[in-house]
Amino acid sequence: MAIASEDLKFTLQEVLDTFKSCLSEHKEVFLEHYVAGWRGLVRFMNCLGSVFSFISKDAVNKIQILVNHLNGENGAHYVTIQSMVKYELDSQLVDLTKRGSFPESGCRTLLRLHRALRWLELFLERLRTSTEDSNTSVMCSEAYNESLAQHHAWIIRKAAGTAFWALPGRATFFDVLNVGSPEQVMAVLGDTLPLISEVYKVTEDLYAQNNILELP
Ligand SMILES: CCCCCCCC/C=C\CCCCCCCC(=O)N[C@@H](COP(=O)(O)O)[C@H](O)/C=C/CCCCCCCCCCCCC
Repeated sequence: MAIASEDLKFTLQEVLDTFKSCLSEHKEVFLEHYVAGWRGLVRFMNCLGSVFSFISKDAVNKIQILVNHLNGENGAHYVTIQSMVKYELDSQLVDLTKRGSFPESGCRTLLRLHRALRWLELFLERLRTSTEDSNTSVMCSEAYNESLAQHHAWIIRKAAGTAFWALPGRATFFDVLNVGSPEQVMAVLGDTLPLISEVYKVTEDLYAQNNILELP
């Protein structure tokens, strides 16, 4: 599976469907669908202009690392996030305290996207409860400061903060979501958020239980 279709037209509904299929009935998270959800989100970000390309590149890079694991000879261990964590920890394939032999472990790579999922959750919640005169840049910055920013160096925080000011206004933003009227956007956001929150929580609990929430 190669990443080749980032420029297809984005629809929020598609992301909703992907996150819906992420969780098994036993609350396992299917890595293939998790990655597909991120690919959809990156497609959306690519519609927003080149100022976001440094963010997009990092996300694509991390997605590709996970896809490589999925398609690799040990791919059977990467079907769910739970099986990935067990396999990599049991086989000592994760740098636990400082960066070393496994800079591309599935566990550390997914952790970066997992932290970004918290940003997304906070941002979408703000969008869902926003009004016509709400400012997307402010909502995005607030969500970022409450989540991802705590894990980023000063220079990244600065670059991200600058990019956020290039976000389009709420009406254009909603148009790019490609769902329909603002009321329909709100409804789809209302459906999407609990799914994203649940995937986030299941992953957070798994990482906490295995004491791998601070992987270098
Ligand atoms: C439902 C639709 C509405 C919202 C759609 C949002 C679409 C967002 C798509 C992608 C989000 C980007 C995910 C970024 C992952 C960042 C992972 C990360 O933290 N990487 C850093 C650490 O990695 P290592 O060095 O430890 O390997 C890396 O240093 C980061 C580099 C790039 C800057 C990351 C800034 C993140 C800002 C996230 C907000 C994106 C705003 C998009 C605007 C809608």
